Amino acid sequence: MTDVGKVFPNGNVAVNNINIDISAGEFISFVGPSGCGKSTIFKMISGLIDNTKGNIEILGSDMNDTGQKRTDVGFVFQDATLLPWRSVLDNVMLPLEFQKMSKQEKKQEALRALELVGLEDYTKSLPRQLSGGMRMRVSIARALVAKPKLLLMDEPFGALDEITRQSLQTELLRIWEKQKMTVLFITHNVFEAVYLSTRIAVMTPSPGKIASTVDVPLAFPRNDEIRTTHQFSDIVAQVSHDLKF
Ligand SMILES: Nc1ncnc2c1ncn2[C@@H]1O[C@H](COP(=O)(O)OP(=O)(O)OP(=O)(O)O)[C@@H](O)[C@H]1O
Repeated sequence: MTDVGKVFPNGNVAVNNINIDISAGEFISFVGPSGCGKSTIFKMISGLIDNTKGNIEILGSDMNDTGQKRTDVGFVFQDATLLPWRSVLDNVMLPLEFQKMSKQEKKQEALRALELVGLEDYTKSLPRQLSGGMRMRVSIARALVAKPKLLLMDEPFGALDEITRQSLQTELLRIWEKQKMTVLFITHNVFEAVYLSTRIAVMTPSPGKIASTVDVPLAFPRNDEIRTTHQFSDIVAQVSHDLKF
């Protein structure tokens, strides 16, 4: 992203001068207060809205040129947004609906995605029969089913209790390492950002901009013990400091 800005039609300057280069395979979190433009950046990356300034190049092509629907980008939102009348398997098959594959192949791909999140035994369940954490896992499986190269996650664990949240963080890292995709992750939680990321973009508001990027040189695979190390707290302190400027 080079010098990217977004002014909404009502004159709101949501973000200005966003500059960040993201390499394939990175896990980058965007941290910042409400209203600093995190979701706006994701909407521009996904092509849902246009940027009014600068250039966004993603997966080797310029967003301003293409304007096409990007099947190689997956999304996960804070709400699992599952269809309540569809089984877990049918929900996960949804993104494959218009792909040229046999029903059997679609089913196999959905099963593979459900195995990744440990829900292969719940294919016939309805969303209401699952816990909040399991519903989020289904939502992640649905985002992974089309094997996206880029996964955009907008506060996916915000509504979960701390224990579920931490175990899903570890699961997500395992999937990320296995699938070798690029993940962009929005969170308000500095601890979550440090645990998950290879790099953190710290954002400040009015207008939204990236105040700093902080490298997270903690080794992978990461486990819960890492959360209590000095190195971990030092990075949390650095990000918390940068958030105040
Ligand atoms: N459709 C819109 N029209 C006008 N202004 C908008 C629109 N969408 C967002 N904004 C403004 O752009 C700014 C950034 O909003 P955005 O939703 O990207 O922030 P955010 O960092 O994702 O916030 P949160 O953490 O609360 O989700 C805010 O000032 C918001 O009011």
